[in-house]
Amino acid sequence: MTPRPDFLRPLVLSGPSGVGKSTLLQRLFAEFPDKFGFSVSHTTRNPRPGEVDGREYHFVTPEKFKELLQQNAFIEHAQFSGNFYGTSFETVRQVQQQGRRCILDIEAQVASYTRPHIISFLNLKLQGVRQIKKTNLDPVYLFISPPSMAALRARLQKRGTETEASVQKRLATALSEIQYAKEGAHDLVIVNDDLDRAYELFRKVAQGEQIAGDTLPPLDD
Ligand SMILES: Nc1ncnc2c1ncn2[C@@H]1O[C@H](COP(=O)(O)OP(=O)(O)OP(=O)(O)O)[C@@H](O)[C@H]1O
Repeated sequence: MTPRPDFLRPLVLSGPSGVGKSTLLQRLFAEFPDKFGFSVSHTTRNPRPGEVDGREYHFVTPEKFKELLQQNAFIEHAQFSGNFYGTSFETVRQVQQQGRRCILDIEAQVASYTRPHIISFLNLKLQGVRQIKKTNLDPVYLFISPPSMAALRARLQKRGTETEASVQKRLATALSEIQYAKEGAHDLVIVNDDLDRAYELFRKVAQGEQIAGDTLPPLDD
């Protein structure tokens, strides 16, 4: 079988909190409003005011979630704060049926639960990538790396959304993510040093173009 063009393969985007994933995605969606989409996750938590079933999440009962789990409907799933969250194969297919490339943002923090359509599990991002690897989804794995740990810390502090304890936690998680990336877990790495340069590479990858990619920085600063 000839491999599918990369544009038709889902794109799994991962990288430490604060590295600039949302910034890159926002630019991409602004430039190409119709070309990309996020899959809508399932959750057993209750909808918050203003949230619409099928838009922010598919809101399901724990029984329904378990049923879907037993049917192997999920690409990946996790439990957080007593609730289940999962990404189903079907929702990825729905994005593809619209002729859009599905982007899976394997992000891992509570704050991003407010971002619609983005999968987000505290400290579970490595598990997310590992779970996806066991499926037949055949995505392109892209890792966004900071130029250094010092730069990542500065970005998290400058963003002003985290307490010092939360920054520490994110930096510790970032270290294990970068270590995992150093094992060659991803197809491609983009170092988000200069935003314009990183975005140029990102938009190429998103559009299915082949690029050489960057080298991961050392971890010793
Ligand atoms: N190349 C860059 N140089 C300097 N600052 C940047 C760069 N890219 C993004 N930033 C800034 O870094 C901060 C973190 O970016 P962003 O929120 O996009 O990260 P994220 O990876 O989506 O984080 P999270 O996973 O926690 O949502 C933001 O304040 C953003 O403006």
